Amino acid sequence: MLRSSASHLCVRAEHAGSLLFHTCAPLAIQVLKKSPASKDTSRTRLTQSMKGKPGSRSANLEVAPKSREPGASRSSDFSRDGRQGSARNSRDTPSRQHEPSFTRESANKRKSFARDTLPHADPELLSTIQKEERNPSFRRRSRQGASIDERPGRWGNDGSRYSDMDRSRERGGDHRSGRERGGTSDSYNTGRRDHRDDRDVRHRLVARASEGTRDNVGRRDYRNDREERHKPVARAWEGTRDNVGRRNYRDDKDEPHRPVARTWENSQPDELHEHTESNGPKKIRNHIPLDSEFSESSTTTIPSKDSTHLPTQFTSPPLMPGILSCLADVLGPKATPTPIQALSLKWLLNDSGQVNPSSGWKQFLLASETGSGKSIAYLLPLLQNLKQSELNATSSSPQEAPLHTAPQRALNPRALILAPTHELARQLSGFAKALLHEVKLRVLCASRANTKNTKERDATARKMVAQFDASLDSNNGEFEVKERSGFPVDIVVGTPMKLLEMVRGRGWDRKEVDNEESEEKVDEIDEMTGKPRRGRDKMVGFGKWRSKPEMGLANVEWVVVDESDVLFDPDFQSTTRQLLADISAARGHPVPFTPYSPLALNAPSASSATTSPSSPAPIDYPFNLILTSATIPSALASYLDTHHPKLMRLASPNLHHLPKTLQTEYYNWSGGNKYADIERRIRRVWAEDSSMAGLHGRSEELSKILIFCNKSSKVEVLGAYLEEKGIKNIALSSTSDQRKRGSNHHLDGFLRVSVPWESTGADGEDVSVAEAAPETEKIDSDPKSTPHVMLTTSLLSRGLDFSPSIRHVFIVDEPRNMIDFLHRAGRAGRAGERGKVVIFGKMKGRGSSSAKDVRKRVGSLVSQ
Ligand SMILES: Nc1ncnc2c1ncn2[C@@H]1O[C@H](COP(=O)(O)OP(=O)(O)OP(=O)(O)O)[C@@H](O)[C@H]1O
Repeated sequence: MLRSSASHLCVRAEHAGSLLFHTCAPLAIQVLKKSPASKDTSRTRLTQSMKGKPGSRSANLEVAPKSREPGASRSSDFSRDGRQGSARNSRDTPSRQHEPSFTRESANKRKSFARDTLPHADPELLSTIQKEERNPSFRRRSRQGASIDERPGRWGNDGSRYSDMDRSRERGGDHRSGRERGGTSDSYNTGRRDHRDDRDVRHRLVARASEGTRDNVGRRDYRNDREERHKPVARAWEGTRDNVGRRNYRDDKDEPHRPVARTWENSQPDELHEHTESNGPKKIRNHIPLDSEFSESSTTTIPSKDSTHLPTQFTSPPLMPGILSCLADVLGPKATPTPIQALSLKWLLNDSGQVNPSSGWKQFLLASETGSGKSIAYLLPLLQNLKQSELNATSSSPQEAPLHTAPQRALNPRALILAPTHELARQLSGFAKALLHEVKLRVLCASRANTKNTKERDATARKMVAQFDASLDSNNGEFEVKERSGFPVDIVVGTPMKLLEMVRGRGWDRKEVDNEESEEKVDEIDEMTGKPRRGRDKMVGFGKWRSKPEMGLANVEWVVVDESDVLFDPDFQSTTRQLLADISAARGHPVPFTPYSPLALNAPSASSATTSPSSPAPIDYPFNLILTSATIPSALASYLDTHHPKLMRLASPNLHHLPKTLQTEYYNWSGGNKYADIERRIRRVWAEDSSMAGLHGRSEELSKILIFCNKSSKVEVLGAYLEEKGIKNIALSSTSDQRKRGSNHHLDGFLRVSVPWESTGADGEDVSVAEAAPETEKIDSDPKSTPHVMLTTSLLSRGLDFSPSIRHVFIVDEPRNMIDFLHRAGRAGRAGERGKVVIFGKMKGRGSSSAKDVRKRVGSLVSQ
């Protein structure tokens, strides 16, 4: 028993720091030998007893491992032996540990200390970790852990997390952190490896980290398990009802070789792998040369002679006064069009804009760098055209002009805006409303109305949602739209799946819809509606839609596909194209719809397509189609070449570059705890803010920071670590509960708030934006009480217009590709605001080649 206790003790202590252990091990064995009651002696007690002696070697070693005594290198020897080593030690006579030869032998190995003391370098130790991971008691405790403090994974937070500190906390002992005990946070972590980021062990360690989280309780985390990756996982990208049943490929780094897993992130997945006869596909990191990620042809579509006469004001060509005044409210009276807006005004607003001769409808792609105003670029011509045609229809035959040609449906919008996430859909509908409050067009966000800070503006949408909800109470479930006096909706914004549900009826894609009636009885009650929730509708905040279709498409004349590289990527393409095909059919011009085939990725270019008899025919949709994107991956370019050869591509000169106001910085990992490095960099940002404020005599305003990780599990663990260090943050991943509320409240304080550029004060004086900003924007800037940091995955990297107070974006995991990087980095430095993207990596020494490669690629994206 004594031996096994000693052995157990040794292994535990190894994880907390081999140095500490090494010093403690002999002592532990002696103590164990002396005291029969030491069976339950924990490492905590041991270390406490060691620490009790002022100046004892263990105390020194714990805070500064690298300054240890020569003899201490025995721990590395032990470390290499791992668990067996501990057994051997306990078998060996304790006196052996004091033999001079042993000390000499260890001293000879001191040179390799740094490497040897890294647990990952020791296969035996890894097997110990594995065994412990399989230990049911470990797993049970891990699952029970609601907070990071209670999570027993020793790798939970900083590579030494479940150290004596945590154990002593449980036992009511001294639970102060290393820093509080007199050391510094840095020294506390120095020399310890961050195991979560260790490639060799990450698939186990990350899986372990996620065990303690909500959605993995009792389940194996297949996402992180290479051996199990073939198993289907019903996980949504957005974690919302739209995509339930699909795999979350975006957060899954280990799966790019699967054909179905190909996404916009890996536009040319075949190039990512080389096949070896013996081993099958082998992943090659960063194999794609930068220029092959983007389409070269995308920037050369505007004849140079045409680009010289672009409008420099929003008034030429003229916009309606109502739209113009709203635009001035939003952007300020002196705003001038950005390059992409100028192109859009010229080609889309103007009636003489390029029209497809065969169909009579326009097809455009608007492509420009992040934060360059693409939303306004397509909204202006769209809104102007809708209003104009409404006025024309009313003036030509006021009595007969029907608002709906398909009155059997509750909604018959004239324009649809598709977005990949609900968050973006909500923000876009907010944008549209801000431009419309004078011209009185009606916008409905299919992901429920915005309620955040825009109460007056979305009153119409809220009323409509209330009507929808009320309609659920009625016997027939019909949503009543009284002709002319109801709420005719002009624009509906939503994700393609959500819109398809509205068109075809909820559950159109699922068999369970037949059983809904019987399920209803046993299901729980929705707090908001007081009605039973079922299936996907169990998610709070998403309400339930009728199973009957509620939206007609016959009136649709405009379709905008925002973030089109996502919505036409292999994952989403089927849904998007299905919706477009439904619109075409509803308008009496059906177009062929072929579900996505992986071969489409390698579709031939337009020139070869025309010669191949089997190539798919170009698609002429019977409505105006506008696609937008900040990046044109080769897959999208190829898709457009094949299906939309006549589509006109409008691209800004800075496309595929970082915004000019965005600086780049490379942060070299210190070699210690990576989370501590991130914390240090955050604090440096705020220190700089404070000193700048002091310099300019301003009140201190700390900037907000957006941190992108590659995996949801890391978002959660890092968020908990920062929280523990006193940095309040919001950790948001695809599965976060906050996302299920049906509003953008979870992004409060981080998204840009649309307030009028100037508003009039009580005494008639003009009030600046800052003064007019709502209270939420001005709340105290203490990062301990107000979240100043948001952690997320690529989920929030698309299209969202973050607040200018976000001046820093941290990329803490190596970007998967430059497309992903551009979108992530582009959440700062928007609309001419200054910003900085900090890229973390190992920039020096062994293993730095991939970070250097990233640096080179990022360098080529920097605007000249
Ligand atoms: N002409 C302009 N002058 C000043 N600000 C503008 C102008 N046009 C747009 N903006 C502002 O720029 C910000 C970014 O706009 P928007 O979200 O449309 O960019 P984007 O190009 O769609 O970005 P992303 O590619 O990330 O989706 C918004 O806050 C918008 O109000």
